[in-house]
Amino acid sequence: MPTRRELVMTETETHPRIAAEAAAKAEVLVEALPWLERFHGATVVVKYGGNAMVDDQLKRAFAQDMVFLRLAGLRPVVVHGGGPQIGAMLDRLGIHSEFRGGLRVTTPEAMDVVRMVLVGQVGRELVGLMNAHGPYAVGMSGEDAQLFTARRRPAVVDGELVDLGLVGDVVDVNPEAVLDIVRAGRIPVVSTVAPDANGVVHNVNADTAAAALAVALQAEKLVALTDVEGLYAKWPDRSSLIARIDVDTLEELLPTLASGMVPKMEACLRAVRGGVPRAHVIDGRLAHSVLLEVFTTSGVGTMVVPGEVS
Ligand SMILES: Nc1ncnc2c1ncn2[C@@H]1O[C@H](COP(=O)(O)OP(=O)(O)O)[C@@H](O)[C@H]1O
Ligand SMILES: CC(=O)N[C@@H](CCC(=O)OP(=O)(O)O)C(=O)O
Repeated sequence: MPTRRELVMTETETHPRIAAEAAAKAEVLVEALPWLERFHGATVVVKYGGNAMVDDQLKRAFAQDMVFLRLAGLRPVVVHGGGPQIGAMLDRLGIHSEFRGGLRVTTPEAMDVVRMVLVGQVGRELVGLMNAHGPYAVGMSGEDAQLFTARRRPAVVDGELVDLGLVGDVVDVNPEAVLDIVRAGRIPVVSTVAPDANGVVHNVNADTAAAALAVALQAEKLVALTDVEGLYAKWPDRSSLIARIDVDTLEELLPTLASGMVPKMEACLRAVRGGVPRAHVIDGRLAHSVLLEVFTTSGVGTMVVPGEVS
């Protein structure tokens, strides 16, 4: 810690190390200025998932980031995942589940568990972490105020259609309830279970739901957290990380992707094709990666853009 005397020193007297540290801190703050200006009032949909959802320190850092965005004048909207937590509860209950094409095959019995875990456990915990900072977060699910309407969807695996049971895609979004919460200065936290047109509740992949919501809200950005640095052109070759990619190139790459990256990159494609100017996949293992993405010039992870990348 600098002493009081050091703090009141004139520039010529200041110890070079202290001056350099102060300059570096000031640089970080000043680097954020154009982004604060650009994103003032902008809606940013953040898909919370991966490691950031299972490590206590990273969970708290994520909650801080959302409150930071809100206090910096942005409008964060959180859509959360919960694959690992659903898997753990299904195991505890002895209910078998498997993934096809990155999506969980969901029986009616598994659907009860998905709903219980996402709405009653993961969503509640995240709301609590944010509200440790003040009365910001309000939880809701796709069932509330007709937020999402789902339609059962199969997966395409090796060119074949596979029935996934009660798995849905979002075919309609009524964002009014989310907008009410945002206009009240609060942060919506959305769990992705959604009824179909007959009221039958479906399991919706959280990346998919986040993209649909980002389009409906005409968000400035979709930011999806995951467990890797971003999208790799030749997974698992770590030297092939993609910093920027346009939607046409991404579409060509999609068939080569595996596991959870499939719905995630499909979601980025859907968001940008739907008018969201930027979609990002960032490393949720890195504390405060959302702040680094939004408020630094270089950003982090992979950015999906509409046009060709020069
Ligand atoms: N091309 C790729 N680039 C990056 N990760 C990939 C790629 N192909 C497959 N993956 C895998 O996808 C995983 C991310 O999906 P997943 O873990 O399901 O996402 P979530 O963050 O939603 O839990 C990565 O951890 C990695 O193992
Ligand atoms: C259909 C489908 O796969 N639904 C997901 C919903 C949760 C989710 O998307 O969680 P992550 O973002 O943590 O993967 C599931 O059951 O795991």
